Order: sequence, then C-alpha cells, then structure tokens
Amino acid sequence: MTIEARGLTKRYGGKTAVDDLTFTVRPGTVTGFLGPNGAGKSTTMRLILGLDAPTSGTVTVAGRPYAAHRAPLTEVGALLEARSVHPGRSAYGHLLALAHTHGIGRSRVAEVIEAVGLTEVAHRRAGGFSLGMGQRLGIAAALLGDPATVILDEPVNGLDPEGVLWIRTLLKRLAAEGRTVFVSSHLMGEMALTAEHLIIVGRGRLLADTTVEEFVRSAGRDEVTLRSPQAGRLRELLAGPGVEISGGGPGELTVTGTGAPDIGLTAATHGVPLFELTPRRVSLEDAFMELTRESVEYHAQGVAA
Ligand SMILES: Nc1ncnc2c1ncn2[C@@H]1O[C@H](COP(=O)(O)OP(=O)(O)OP(=O)(O)O)[C@@H](O)[C@H]1O
Repeated sequence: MTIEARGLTKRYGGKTAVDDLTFTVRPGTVTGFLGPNGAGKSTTMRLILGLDAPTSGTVTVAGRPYAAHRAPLTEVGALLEARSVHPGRSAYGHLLALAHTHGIGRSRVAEVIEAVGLTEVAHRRAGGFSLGMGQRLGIAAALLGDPATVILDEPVNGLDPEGVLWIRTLLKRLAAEGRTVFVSSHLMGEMALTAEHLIIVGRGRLLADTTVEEFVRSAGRDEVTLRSPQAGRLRELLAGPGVEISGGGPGELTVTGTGAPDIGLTAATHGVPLFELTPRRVSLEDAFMELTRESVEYHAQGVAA
C-alpha cells in the first residue's frame, strides 16, 4: 500500500516541525526516512498514523487517512520511539491483549514472538527488558496483524550489532514480500545498507527524494589532500573548471574535481615538489552531513560551521 504525503505541514505554536512535505512511499522496497535529530521524522510518522493532526496538507495510506481503515493493525504495523508497553505485563501478555482488539489468534502471537527472537523471555515482565528486547517487542507488535505497510521509527536504536543485522535482514524480507516498508534513522551508513530509496529531511523540509544508488553516485567524488613547499604555485596550476581547492594548514591543499594522478602529473611537469598526495573517497556519511548541515538544529560546541 502506498503512503502519500501532500503538502504535509505540522506546527506546534511558532515551531514548524513538518514543513510542506510531499513524497510517496511505494510497496516492494525499503524506504529510508533520514534526517538529523529534530528534522521532523517522528512527527511525520505520527501524522501518517493519525496520532496527530496536520496543520495543513494530507497524508494517506492506500488512498485513505489511517483512521479510515477498518482494522488498522492488519493494514499498517508501526513501531514508534516512545515505549507503550505496561511494565508489569509480559511480552506475551502485551501482544495477546493487542491481538484481542483485532480478533487475531494466539498462534499468531506465538509466531511473531518466535520471529523476533523473544521466545525464551516471552513470559517475563517487559519492565525488565533491555532497550534491544523492548525494540524487538515493539517490532513484534508492528508485525502482529501481518500488515501490508510497516512503519518503524529508529528501529535499530539500542540494538547490538547482531540485532542491527537482524533488523536489516527483516526489513529487506518484508519489502521482498511486497510490503511497504518506511523506516526512519539518523544514520546514513545504516540506511545505505538497508534501504533502496531515501527520503531525506532537515528542519521539517524535504531535502532529497532519491534512490540509494543515485545518492551514492552523487556522493562519489574524490578529495585529494596534498602538501608541497610550493602550494601557492600548485594552486594556480591546478585551477580550472570544476576544480575546487581549499587551503588546509601551511603548504597544504585539499582538492576536489580532479584526481591524484592528474595532480601528480601536473606537479611533475612543472617541477613542483610534492611531500604528500592523499586521495580520500567522500563517504556517504559525509555527503549526508553536507546535505543536512544547514538544517542541523544543535551544532556540537567547538565544531566550526
Ligand atoms: N508535541 C510537540 N510540541 C512541540 N514541539 C514539538 C512536538 N513534537 C515535536 N516537536 C518539535 O518538532 C521538531 C521535530 O521533532 P521530531 O521528533 O519529529 O524530529 P525527529 O526527526 O524525529 O528527531 P529525533 O531523531 O530527535 O526524534 C523538533 O524541533 C521538536 O522539538
């Protein structure tokens, strides 16, 4: 089922948490919803699930607002950040209570407990669960109704590396089964390994709606750091269309738009000595940081803007 946001906007007093978002999330692929802290991801997910009303604009699942679905749990499964499990209840008790509200049987409860790897602790109090176990329980609840659409807010939070890998595999499988999988994260690297499509937001606004492949391609420029006692001369020799040069320390330059071999050849041709020539691939994380830099709400102290 397709999720469609059109001009979706949410204001809290003077604060615009979600600002005129228009995007489509399609079935059959994992769509990553990326953005720095405070970008509006959780708010958007709450709007999709009808837990909050938009100030303006619309968002629908399969053409209708979420609240208009007859048995929402069997159509849209969601994991939101806030934990909503009664601490005195067991995982099994929690899921069974949820199942009852939708006419879902006990066998399905056992099935999802098994699927998320909580069988051994299913009868323990959820209040004593680790963050990772809590996430697994939340995912079990999301999957309970065998929904065609799955919405997960930061599902890898608190998971160990094995849990992270497990989520990645699970999400890909759900998408391969033809479901719509919409998953938020502030970790570009993790999303690049999990998602096929990316919707990137910053300060509530849409910054990019693209495939991971395309994002990787656009991020894939090399940066070369060089040191030379004649850095000024080299800067003049390398200048040209598409070449960007910035100074580092004394005698140091950072160059994009041309590769280390060309720089080395130019230096040799003009008899300019080189002390260092270091190519560095710009990582996805760097490209993401650059795209969202303007929209990060809280910069770390001491980091130059
Ligand atoms: N109920 C609310 N009242 C006032 N402001 C809110 C409310 N909910 C969210 N906000 C603000 O809206 C902005 C977006 O928050 P949101 O939680 O949606 O971002 P996020 O991308 O999910 O970030 P995070 O990764 O930190 O959860 C933030 O500045 C937040 O402080």
